[in-house]
Amino acid sequence: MINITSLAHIYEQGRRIAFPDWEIADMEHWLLLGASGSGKSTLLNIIAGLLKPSQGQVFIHDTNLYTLPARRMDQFRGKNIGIVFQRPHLIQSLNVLDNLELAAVMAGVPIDSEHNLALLNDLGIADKAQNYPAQLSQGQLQRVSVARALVNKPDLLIADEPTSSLDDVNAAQVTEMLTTQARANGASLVIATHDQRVCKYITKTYLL
Ligand SMILES: Nc1ncnc2c1ncn2[C@@H]1O[C@H](COP(=O)(O)OP(=O)(O)OP(=O)(O)O)[C@@H](O)[C@H]1O
Repeated sequence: MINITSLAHIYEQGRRIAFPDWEIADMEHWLLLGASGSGKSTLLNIIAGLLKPSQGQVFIHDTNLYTLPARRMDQFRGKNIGIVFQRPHLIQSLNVLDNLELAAVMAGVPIDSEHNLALLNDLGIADKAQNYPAQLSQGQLQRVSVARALVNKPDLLIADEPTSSLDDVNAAQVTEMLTTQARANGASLVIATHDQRVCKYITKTYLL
């Protein structure tokens, strides 16, 4: 269960963005919708433990996120939250499998090669395990991002505009993979998007 209460953020330049309270139950799937500039990325970053809000609280299960010291926060995020960004930020000098293993190392959890290979297999890119990012297409790279977000079996999977750089076929496949993998891994899912192609897959919406 994820809870945000009385949350607001003020960037240095001044505009205050207030966020309605939100309760995300275990395994629920949500769309985060809102006009450009309404604060979707800001909210995702706050929920992901990447941006301390000016006001309010974020609870992930019993953990009040912003009471954690920085080091514990990094470990907590690595273990509990999987993040898929608009563009895949993979390490170019590491192959696909090593990119996945790095996510475990960074979170301080044991590497589970069998799980990682199973993820690549589920996402249809097992044959790319030894390839480097530069050798993959955009759609394949985004699947690697989904796999990397799931490496540590997170309770919460967050995706920020995951389909915006993809064509229709890849956008549909990546959205299906996010929902299917969230379900298979028992994770809650939040997708921020403008993309109408994503909206038909998820009914619960949080509007900014
Ligand atoms: N680092 C920053 N410093 C100052 N203002 C910022 C910063 N990041 C975002 N903002 C401002 O905060 C507001 C919300 O931005 P945010 O990126 O969260 O919106 P968004 O809904 O994700 O937009 P989009 O759909 O266009 O990506 C905008 O007015 C933006 O200009």
